[in-house]
Amino acid sequence: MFISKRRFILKTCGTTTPLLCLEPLLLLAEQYAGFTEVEDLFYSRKNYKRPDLQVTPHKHFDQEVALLDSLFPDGVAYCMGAVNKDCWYLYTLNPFPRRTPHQALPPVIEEPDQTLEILMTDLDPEIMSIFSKEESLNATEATKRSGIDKIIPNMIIDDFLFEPCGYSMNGVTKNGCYMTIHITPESEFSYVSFETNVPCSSYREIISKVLDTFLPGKFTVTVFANQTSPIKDTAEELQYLSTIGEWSRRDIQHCQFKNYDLIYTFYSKFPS
Ligand SMILES: C[S@@+](CC[C@H](N)C(=O)[O-])C[C@H]1O[C@@H](n2cnc3c(N)ncnc32)[C@H](O)[C@@H]1O
Repeated sequence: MFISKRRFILKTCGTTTPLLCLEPLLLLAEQYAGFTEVEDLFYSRKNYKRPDLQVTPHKHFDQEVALLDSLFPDGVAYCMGAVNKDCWYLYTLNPFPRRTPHQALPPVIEEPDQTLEILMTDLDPEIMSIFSKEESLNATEATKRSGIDKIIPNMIIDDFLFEPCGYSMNGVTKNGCYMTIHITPESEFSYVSFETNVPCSSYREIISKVLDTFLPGKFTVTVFANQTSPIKDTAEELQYLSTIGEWSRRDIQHCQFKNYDLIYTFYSKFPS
């Protein structure tokens, strides 16, 4: 969980029900910070391997959308990628500009903002074994042995190694950027998620470092960038990356929302 002045980020796993916290969260934001409006919202997840094991309202994306629609009149739901294979669901806000025909738009004062997310499956078993109590003494050792501390240097890291296995870390920079990594090492359903909002003119190097660190069989890459982000033009570089190392691109989609451009790509070593 990351909280800043105007933003709240929550990442969960397993059979948690993050959408059920929305109503109490909105009440708390009003009560403690005086915020009565949601400027933007992003709820996203990869398709589940076993959706039947989830708890309502997370058994199906339609259920999640129905709940979100009941709270947000301007919400829109998307599925990127192949709906019968690997795909990525997104719910966001995309309201029409509210103005009369002769009224000029107010000037938009926009802070640069961007998010890179890499969701990886079928990971290298030797690397995954680092994230167990059998192989690593503690989270700090797992962070160092895996090379997580080198992906984006100078992060202040809060990491945790679960018993008997599993790993989570949150990192922040002095200027308020974040990186977060969560690892499920069990070979039957191995999964690693990586997310950061560090500003860069290209994400190529970070993507390569993440892939070299975890060696996934397949992965999705998504980049959100607004108009003032330094990544804005180079987010498109993904369009020209039909291969990254030994991974080939199987899917690419591009979306334009009210404030953000989104690019979604899916790569795998072998056809899935
Ligand atoms: C990375 S952790 C969960 C991370 C965290 N809940 C999140 O998403 O921020 C998931 C891995 O930890 C293991 N694990 C062990 N104990 C756990 C616990 N009490 N809660 C969640 N995961 C646990 C799971 O088997 C799995 O491999």
